Amino acid sequence: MTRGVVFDLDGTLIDSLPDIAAAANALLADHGLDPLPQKQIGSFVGMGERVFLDRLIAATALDAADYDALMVEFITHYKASTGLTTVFPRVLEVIQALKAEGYKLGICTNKPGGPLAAVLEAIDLAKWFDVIIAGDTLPVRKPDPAPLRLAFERMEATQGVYVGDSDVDAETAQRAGVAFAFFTEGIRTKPIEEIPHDRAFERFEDLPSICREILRPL
Ligand SMILES: O=C(O)COP(=O)(O)O
Ligand SMILES: [Mg+2]
Repeated sequence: MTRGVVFDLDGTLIDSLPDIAAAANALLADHGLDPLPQKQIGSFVGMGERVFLDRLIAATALDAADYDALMVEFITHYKASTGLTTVFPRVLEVIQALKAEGYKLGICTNKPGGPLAAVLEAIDLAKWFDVIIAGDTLPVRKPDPAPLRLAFERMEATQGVYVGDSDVDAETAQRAGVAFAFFTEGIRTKPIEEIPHDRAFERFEDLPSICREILRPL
C-alpha cells in the first residue's frame, strides 16, 4: 500500500501572490498603465496563465489584440519574479514529517512550467517531491482531474489526499475521486463554506493527522 499526498503550489505551499502581482504590475507598467492592488490580482489566479491574462486584460486597458505578445511579456516577468515568494510557516517541517511517515509527495499546480521551475529553484523546494505536474504538463489542466490523476499514478499511490487552497482544487479532487484537505489561508476568493472539502486547516502542523484520517483509496 503506497500513500500519496499531492499539493497545489500557489497559495498552498508557497505565498507567491506578491510575486505574481509584481509580474502583472510590471507588464502593466511596460504599457504605461497603473498597477492593480494585490488582492484584485489574487482573484485572477487559479486556472493558469491564459485565464489569468484574460482577466488582467478585462480589468485594464491592455489590448486583447496583442494577446500573444502580452503572454510572452507576462511569462518573462513571471519567470523573473521569485524574490518575494516564501514558503508558508511549518511547510518544510510537515513535508519532512510526511516523508518520514512513508508518504510519497507530489505537486500538481496550474502554474506553467517556466515560472514553476524558476520559483522552485529560488526556494529550493523541488528536492522534497517525487513528482511535479505543471499547468502545461498535459494539454488539460485543473479542474480537469487528469493532471492530479497523473501525479498519483506516477507515485504508484494506492491511497491519496490532495491539499489545495481554492475552489478549483476542490473541484479537481472531487472529479479525481481523491480526498481534499483545504488550506484556508491561501489565495481564496470564496467563503470557506462554499468550497467543498473533507477537512479544512489553517496551520500546516495540523496536516499530518488530517492526512491519516481522510486518506481515500484511489
Ligand atoms: O497558476 C495558477 O493559476 C494557480 O497556480 P496553483 O494551481 O499552484 O494555485
Ligand atoms: Mg493555489
